[in-house]
Amino acid sequence: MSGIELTDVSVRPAGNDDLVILKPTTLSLTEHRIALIGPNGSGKSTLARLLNGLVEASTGRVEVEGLDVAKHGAEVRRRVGFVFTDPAAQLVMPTAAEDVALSLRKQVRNKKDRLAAALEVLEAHGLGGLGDRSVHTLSGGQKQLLAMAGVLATRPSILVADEPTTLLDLRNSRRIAELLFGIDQQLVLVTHDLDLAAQCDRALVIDQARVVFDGAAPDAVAHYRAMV
Ligand SMILES: Nc1ncnc2c1ncn2[C@@H]1O[C@H](COP(=O)(O)OP(=O)(O)OP(=O)(O)O)[C@@H](O)[C@H]1O
Repeated sequence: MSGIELTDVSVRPAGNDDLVILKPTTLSLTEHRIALIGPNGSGKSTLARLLNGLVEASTGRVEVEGLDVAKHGAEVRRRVGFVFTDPAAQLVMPTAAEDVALSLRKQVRNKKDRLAAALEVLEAHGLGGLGDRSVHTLSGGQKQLLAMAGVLATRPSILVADEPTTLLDLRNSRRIAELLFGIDQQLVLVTHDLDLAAQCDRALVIDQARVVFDGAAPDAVAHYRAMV
């Protein structure tokens, strides 16, 4: 079973019953590329984070490829790669090659083979020659490419990217966008870049903790522009 199903999912922060971060939402997400757009604080990240269990549903059910996220969290996280706005959130090893190697630890057991595979991944993403570089010395664009390379190396079937281009200049934004739109995996993209959102197969506008528009991406972008 492919795709993502949300059934009556709502999110309230623990210990605060008065606050609703996501109102009851039912969605079937099967398109190749889906954008989540909307104002700051509307609930986009919350919705994105539900998809790999980073945020737990307070009510309802989230299913990824037929697996209930609440019951099969580890398996869902293997299938759903997550890219954060700030790559520093996921680059944890001292060097670029070691960081990708860490991502590959389950696929390639032998340490030497793993490092060789990591170098190949770097090469494939235009980061060849940077394997020994301390991740702190990489540019913002290189860090985001590295973070994405590490996630994609684990061969997830779905990629969720939460504002992956927000911190980047035009050239690096384009580079990341090309990578995102070149992958075979299902993509759920949270973005404030409306040109990028408009290229998706479907877009959801989130406002005040609920989906206020769901449809063709250009129509969703037009709806959002008319809101502000
Ligand atoms: N654990 C939490 N406890 C309390 N409030 C929270 C919690 N997590 C999120 N919120 C609030 O819920 C709202 C939605 O947050 P969320 O990060 O999903 O918004 P967003 O649409 O991704 O915003 P942005 O575009 O600014 O990243 C915000 O008002 C946020 O402050």
